[in-house]
Order: sequence, then C-alpha cells, then structure tokens
Amino acid sequence: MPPNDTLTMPRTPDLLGDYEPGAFFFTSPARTLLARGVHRTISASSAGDLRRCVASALRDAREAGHPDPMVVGAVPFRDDRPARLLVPATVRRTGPANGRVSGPAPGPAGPERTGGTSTPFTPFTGFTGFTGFGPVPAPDDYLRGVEKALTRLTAGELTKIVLARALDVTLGAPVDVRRVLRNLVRRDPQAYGYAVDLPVPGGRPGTGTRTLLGASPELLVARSGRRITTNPLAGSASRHPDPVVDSERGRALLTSDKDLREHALVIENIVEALRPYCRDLTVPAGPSLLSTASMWHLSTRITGVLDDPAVTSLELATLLHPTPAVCGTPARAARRAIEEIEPFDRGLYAGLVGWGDITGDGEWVVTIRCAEVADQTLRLFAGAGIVAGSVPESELAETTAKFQTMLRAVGLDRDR
Ligand SMILES: C=C(O[C@H]1C=CC=C(C(=O)O)[C@@H]1O)C(=O)O
Repeated sequence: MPPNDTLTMPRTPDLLGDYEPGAFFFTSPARTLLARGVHRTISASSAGDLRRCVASALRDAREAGHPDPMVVGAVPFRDDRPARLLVPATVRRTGPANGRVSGPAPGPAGPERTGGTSTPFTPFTGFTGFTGFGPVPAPDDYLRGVEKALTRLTAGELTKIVLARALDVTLGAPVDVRRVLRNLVRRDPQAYGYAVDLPVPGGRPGTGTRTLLGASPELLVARSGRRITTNPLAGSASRHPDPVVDSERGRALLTSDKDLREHALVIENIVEALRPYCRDLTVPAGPSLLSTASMWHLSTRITGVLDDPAVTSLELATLLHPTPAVCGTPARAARRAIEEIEPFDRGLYAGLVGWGDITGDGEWVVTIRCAEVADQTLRLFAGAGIVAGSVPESELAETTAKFQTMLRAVGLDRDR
C-alpha cells in the first residue's frame, strides 16, 4: 500500500459520508457529530431564557430515558431572533471527519503557525454552472457603509465595528448540499465544518430543504470538564498561490499596526468577560498566525480553568457573544450601527453554532465562512473589522476573499 493511502483511508463510521440534509453535522479537530431526528425543539425569547430552556430540555430528555441528551444547532447574531437549537433523537460521534489529516497540513515555508494550517487553492470541479451573483449591498454601497463607520470611529462613538455583506448566488440546478459540505471539510481540514437544518415556513424540522453550511476557523468556546478554551481571530490577509508572496502576507499581518489593534480589542473584551469565571486564565503575550485555505488570521488561543464546574459551554458562549470579532466595541453602539448600516438581516451568520451535552461540555464556534442554502440558491456572508485607519477598499477586498471559502466549495472561484 502506498504510504499516502493512510491519509485518505476511510475511518468507520464515516459520518461526513453519512450526512444527509435535514441532519445536524459538526466537526472539530477533536470530534465529529452527526445528529438526526428531533427529540425536542428549543424555543426561547432571550439569551437568558435560552440557557434555562436548554437546561430543562436536557433534564427532561434524560428523565424521558433519552440515552444521550445533547443540544445542537445555531444561535443567531441578534438576541431578538429565534435560535435554531434542538435535542436530537440520535447522535453518532467519532473522531475528526473522514479526510482530515492529523498533524499540520503541508503549507508554504514561512512564518511559524501555531494555529491550524491549510494549503491554499485546491479547485473542485464538476458543479453545474451558475446563473447569477447578487451582492447585498452593491460593492459601492459597502464602501459608503465603511466610510460612515469611519466617521463614527473618528467621532469617538465606536472603537471598532464589523461590517458584513451578503452575496446571493443562483446555480443552474439545486445545490448538492452533501457535496458542498464535503468540499468545505476537505478543503479546510483544521476548520470547524457544520451543517444546520433550517426551518422553512410551514415545514417540519429535519426535512432538509434549507440548510446553513460553513467551515468556521474561529472557536468561540469549548468546555471539557473545568477546562475551557477560546480561540478568537481578528485581523486578516488573503492567501496567495505563490508561496513566497503568501508567506510575506502572513508575516506582514503579524506586524500590521491596524490588524494588531483590531485583534487586541477582541482579546481584551474576551479576557475581561472570562476572568470572573476562571481561576486560571492563560493568555499568550501576542497573537500568532492561523491560516485557512483562503485567509491568514491573527489568532490567540486562551485557556482557563472554571471556578464553578456548573457553568456550561453554552452559558459561556452566550456570555461572550457577540465578541468584537463579529460586532464591535462598545458592543451596544456597534450593534446599533450595524443595524443602521447593513441592509440585510444577518440571521444566523455571526452567531454561534455547535453542541452542548448534559454535563455542560460542548464546542461552540463563530458562525462565519457560511451560506444559507435553499434549492438553487445560496446566500453567503462575510464581514470585516473596521478600526481607525481602515481603508474601505481593503475591507471590501477582505470580504471578497472571505467569500472564497464557500465559493470554492461550490465550485466557483471568481472574485465578487
Ligand atoms: C466576521 C468575519 O471574520 C471575523 C473572523 C476573523 C477575522 C476577522 C477580521 O479580520 O475582520 C473577523 O473578525 C467573517 O469571516 O465574516
């Protein structure tokens, strides 16, 4: 057997291969989950209500004899929008998804990477042609939105804001959801791949006609017993197919004053939020580089030990959300400015997606590098952090680069 076969040999069970629309799929560097069926849906009207509803749904499920009560799904960016969380009927778990390569993936020589790494630009072929692209807002309007944000930054109303845009893509045939998910996971093996079944008006849960798909590089929080980990990202540069240029971009990001400030605001906010909950918080002195197939990011991996083991992963996640990596500072002013400037509803984009079990353990990642898929259409989302000194054209280019994660998984790789 050629030595490389060990890298692609199917593991059993192959949960990625078994995924069908209607199910919940989540994969992290530690594990893969495939959840099917609905034991109970969770409806809540606020974040506090959500925590209570989840805790009681898990207790009820155990009392009803459920062998493995767990909550899975996604929580939206805005706390006045409904979450998409449920206790599934069955959950299968295994190690990292089929096709993941253990250890660091090969990449160009260059800056040290302490986060995950991916090799850039592996094309996928065989998709049906597309019939249309619709950016929301139009690129010129996004530039004007960034200008508005810069005015508010100068006026001192804000220190940072994340402005996003959407991209509507129409294909010539229904989207092959299974295939797009497989491409996302294989292309970014260090990322958190996910698929969440979404409600359709009048439809039953689990029917699989609308799906949120993505591959997020950003861990909001994971809890394993008392140990917690968070890995905020902020500060970005796009990858380049030439390894020398690519490495140079990573190196430049590590010393970019604007990106380091953008990153530091996120870390300060998260550390401040976690301190009261942790007896021990380990925060690296400065960021390192993390890469996806499309992007370089500044990354800080923070670990801690919980004072109170009763605090669940979902409680921690909703405590941190929305971090300045998706919203801004001060949070309330940033949220208001986002509502005023962005001409679309973020929905589940920039929220959290993951799982939590009855012990309180779980993994929740930031819902980015994603798209809502329905029939022949996809709505992609991408945002960029704006601080004093941001250049509108660069922020537009950054969102274009972030769209590439989904576009390439669909077999499209033109800049939009
Ligand atoms: C908001 C997004 O990315 C966040 C995560 C990493 C880097 C970011 C940045 O540099 O702006 C964003 O904070 C997105 O991908 O839509």
